[in-house]
Formats: sequence, C-alpha cells, structure tokens
Amino acid sequence: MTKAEIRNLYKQKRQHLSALQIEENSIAIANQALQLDIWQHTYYHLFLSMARHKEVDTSMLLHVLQGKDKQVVVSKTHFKTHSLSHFLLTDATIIKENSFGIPEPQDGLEVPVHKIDVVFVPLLAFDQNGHRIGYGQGFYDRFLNECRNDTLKVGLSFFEPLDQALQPQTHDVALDVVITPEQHYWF
Ligand SMILES: Nc1nc2c(c(=O)[nH]1)N(C=O)[C@@H](CNc1ccc(C(=O)N[C@@H](CCC(=O)O)C(=O)O)cc1)CN2
Ligand SMILES: Nc1ncnc2c1ncn2[C@@H]1O[C@H](COP(=O)(O)OP(=O)(O)OP(=O)(O)O)[C@@H](O)[C@H]1O
Repeated sequence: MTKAEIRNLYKQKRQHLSALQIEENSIAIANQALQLDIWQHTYYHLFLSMARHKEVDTSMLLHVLQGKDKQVVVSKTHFKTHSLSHFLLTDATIIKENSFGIPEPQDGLEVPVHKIDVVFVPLLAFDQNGHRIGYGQGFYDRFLNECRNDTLKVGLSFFEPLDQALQPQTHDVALDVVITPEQHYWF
C-alpha cells in the first residue's frame, strides 16, 4: 500500500468506531500509559483531540497528567506555516476549537520547544519501527525535529502496527513508544 492508501484506510477505520468504542479504547490507552516508565519528567505536550476525526480522546490522559502535577503543554496550529506554537495549560487558559475542529489555547505563556520532555503524538498508522503516518502536512514531523534528542515521543493509536514497514523520509522522526488499547510497543 502507498502512504496515501494507508492514510485513507486508517481514516476509514476510525470513522467506523462508535462513540462507546472511542471512549473505552481511550480509557484503555490512558491505563496502558500509566504502566509505562514515562512519568519522571516535567513538561508533557498533549494533543487536544479532533472529535470529528475520531481521534484518541486525550482528556483521560490530561486528567492523569494533572493528577500527577505535571506541566501540560498544548499547541496552537498555524496552517499557513505548517507549524505549531506551544503554551502552558493553566486554569486561566481559554481553549477554543479552530476551523479544523482542533481545540487550541487562545493565548498564554509560550513554552520553548527545548523545555518539552515528553510529546504525545497523534497518528493515523504506525509500523514496527516506530515510523508514523499523520495527516500529511508535516506539522508533527517539523515539531519532533525541533525537539531535544532525548525528548520522549509517545504515539497513541486505536489500532495495532502495520505489517509493512514504512519507507522513512529524511524529515521523519521515529517514535520511542506507541500505546494501543491492548498493549504498547517500545522501538
Ligand atoms: N489533535 C490533533 N492536532 C493536530 C494534528 C493532529 O493530527 N491531531 N496535526 C497533525 O499533524 C496537525 C493538524 N493537522 C490537520 C490536518 C488536516 C486536517 C483536516 O481536517 N483536513 C481535511 C481533511 C481531513 C480528512 O480527510 O479526514 C479537512 O479540511 O477536512 C486537520 C488537521 C496539528 N494539530
Ligand atoms: N522538518 C521539515 N521541514 C520541512 N518540511 C517538512 C519537514 N517535515 C515534513 N515536511 C514536509 O511536510 C509534508 C508532509 O510530510 P509527511 O507526509 O511526512 O507528513 P505526516 O507525517 O504524514 O503528517 P503530520 O506530521 O502532519 O502528522 C511533506 O511534503 C514534507 O516534505
């Protein structure tokens, strides 16, 4: 399968999930995350889910992070430059959905990328080497390239890895671990 075919297949697979499956699987992913050795850090980037695209619901993970008193970083999407800017999530942060249905902070304290210790990464599909396919605009490829080498990159997926290996491009940064409802994969 080509990258475009995989992208479309996994978009469809997601659209077939019911609201209950999304909720249960997202809880299972948050519980899997709790088992991992990833909680010794300070700054955690979390993507805020696009409900219309039936992404993993990260609100349970957000509660976990807040319960552990972590610094939570959320991002604003800049479609013109295909870039993200990062803000500390506080009680005062106002979150609004942009025109793509991505909840994002309006303003606040901007966090420099190099401070971020752990990044939870959205994806459509991933392979046995930790390579991922996203929506194809390179937002996370760019962001992960800016991160420190020791920043932990954690993918979240409703589905198990692809059988076929993806051909990585030079800008592709491999994930360190992917969490699915059933298990997790370190690469
Ligand atoms: N929650 C979340 N935030 C994220 C990402 C993500 O995958 N998930 N992104 C990861 O890189 C970036 C945003 N990428 C996006 C890419 C495409 C569309 C979108 O809606 N595109 C088309 C068609 C999509 C479809 O066919 O399903 C549209 O306009 O309808 C939205 C966001 C940055 N922020
Ligand atoms: N670090 C980068 N600098 C410049 N261009 C980049 C960079 N990373 C990715 N791109 C460009 O962005 C486009 C999309 O990349 P790719 O198909 O790998 O996205 P993806 O991993 O599927 O999606 P995403 O990262 O948006 O979730 C490509 O045309 C690629 O050349």
